[in-house]
Amino acid sequence: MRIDVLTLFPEFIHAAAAVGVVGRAQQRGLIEVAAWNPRDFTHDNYRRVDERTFGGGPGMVMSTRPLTDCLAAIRTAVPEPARVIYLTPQGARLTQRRVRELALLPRLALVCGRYEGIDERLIAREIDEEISIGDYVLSGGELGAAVIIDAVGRLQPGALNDADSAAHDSFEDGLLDCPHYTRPEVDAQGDAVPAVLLSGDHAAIARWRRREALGRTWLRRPDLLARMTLSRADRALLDDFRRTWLA
Ligand SMILES: Nc1nonc1C(=O)N[C@H]1C[C@@H]1c1ccc(S(N)(=O)=O)cc1
Repeated sequence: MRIDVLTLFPEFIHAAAAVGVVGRAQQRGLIEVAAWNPRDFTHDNYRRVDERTFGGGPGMVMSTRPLTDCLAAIRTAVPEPARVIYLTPQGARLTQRRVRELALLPRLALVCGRYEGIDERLIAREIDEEISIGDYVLSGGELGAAVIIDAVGRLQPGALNDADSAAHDSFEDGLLDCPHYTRPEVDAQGDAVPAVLLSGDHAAIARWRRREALGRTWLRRPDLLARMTLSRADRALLDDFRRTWLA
């Protein structure tokens, strides 16, 4: 997969994509991340990339000409057509379901807004999809781009050493993940790891993990649970969790 990012801060994108799982995925050739600065597509002496917004009032908008020229260069950089995504608070909230869909595409182009964003006509003409990473306003879309690069990059085949760990991430099956534990078995405060995890009984461990994932989702994100149709076995596990929790 190739991801091109239009940003006034390429160094941020390169740094975010150079570490961890995504950095390793780049080294393995599983993903290629390229950053493009619209400032390199300006023609005035001041290399202006922002303009006043029509109608007066505070706030600037990113200059359209450098964005248009930068996007044209991105599109023609490689033959593969790209899905062009604009990071904005006005976009659809990013979900793991959408991340899984995006991870299957051959190429993405992420447009990072700054200031108050970009001209609406540019959105209509050039943007395929608007995505928000949350209901808050950032100083730039670069953090959103980094989120998409990481979430999509880690799902590339071969990116995770233990592919299974992606399969049981939170949201992968609509649920939050179960709790995780590591050494020591009993910590300095005397708190012990749940005995079932030390039992070697893989069926019991799987049941415990599913029960905890269902219960944790019920407690923390009932909205996710409301969207699900639970199997008879899941309903029994959740009822058991609820009985214990409410006892
Ligand atoms: N949340 C977010 N998820 O992704 N990007 C997010 C974000 O805050 N980007 C902001 C810098 C840019 C921006 C873009 C558009 C608008 S506007 N006027 O359209 O509301 C306001 C601010």
